[in-house]
Amino acid sequence: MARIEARGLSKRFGGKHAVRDVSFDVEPGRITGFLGPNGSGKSTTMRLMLGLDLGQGETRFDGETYRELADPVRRVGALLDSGAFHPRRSARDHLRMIARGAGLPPSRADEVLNQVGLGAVADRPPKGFSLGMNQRLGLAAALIGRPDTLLLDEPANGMDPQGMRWLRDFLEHYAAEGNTVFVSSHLLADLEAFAEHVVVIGQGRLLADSPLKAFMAAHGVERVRVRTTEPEQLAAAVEDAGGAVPERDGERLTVTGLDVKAVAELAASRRLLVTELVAVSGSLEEAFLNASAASVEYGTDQARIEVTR
Ligand SMILES: Nc1ncnc2c1ncn2[C@@H]1O[C@H](COP(=O)(O)OP(=O)(O)OP(=O)(O)O)[C@@H](O)[C@H]1O
Repeated sequence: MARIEARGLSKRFGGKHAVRDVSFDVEPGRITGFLGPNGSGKSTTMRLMLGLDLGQGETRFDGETYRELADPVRRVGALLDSGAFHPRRSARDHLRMIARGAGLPPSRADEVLNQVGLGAVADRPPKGFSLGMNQRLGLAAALIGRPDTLLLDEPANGMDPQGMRWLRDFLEHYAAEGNTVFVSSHLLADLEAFAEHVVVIGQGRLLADSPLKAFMAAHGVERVRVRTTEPEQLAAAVEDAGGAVPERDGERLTVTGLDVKAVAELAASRRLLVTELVAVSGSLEEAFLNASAASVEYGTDQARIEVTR
């Protein structure tokens, strides 16, 4: 099963670096999310991986570059731009044309249309499709050669919550069969829901290549939510102990900088009555912002934040 090794990917547009010395691995059997805000270099990186853009660096799929693959359609399925369809050709004919070009039987067109839930609209031209349906058609094209690797650029774009749920289930199932899935999104909450591993990019630089949980633990802010009958006294005690109270709502305080045990001990030592005490982990978005801030703060040499694998 395919393992992707991307090494030293770089690309400039004019004088500006879109992607700078980005290296990471994508392992089979799990969904790897490729995370970064708009304009951070995700699409450019994916195009470099497939040799569609000229730049520096190399990407190997089980040891071979995309151009070296004898039968790329059967090895790597890519969804990079779902908008490129013939205006009048039906979805089925569009896929049959791709199948013919790849030496695959025309029956694959209907198989993949059914696989992505577009069987009922096979005779219609994609011109009238919604963005979410176009994404499904693009995914059908990527799947046509039964590849063991999928590279999907923002496949959830334009999908409604039902479509998102379907995509997540589909990719989870596909990865669980031992396939390799590399999927980008600028919507951090989407990836948080289904990626097991994340490659994180900001301003063209790699910020992390780590399990999602480790990334969150390293860069997320753990908070403690505590309710007490003496909020003023507890807040003062927290601040004395080096913590902070960024939010206050009546008797409920949100504490950062101290863990649950420290807050409990503090309240007990001051004999303050606590009626609720819970640890709340931060969002992926927050972790991303912290990782980006750290990379800017420490400059170029330490832009890559190491997170234990
Ligand atoms: N053809 C191009 N010519 C000039 N600049 C480009 C070109 N393509 C991308 N860029 C620039 O390179 C940077 C990275 O763009 P890229 O599209 O790879 O980001 P992205 O992370 O995929 O963004 P999005 O989430 O919006 O798709 C951006 O600053 C973008 O403006």
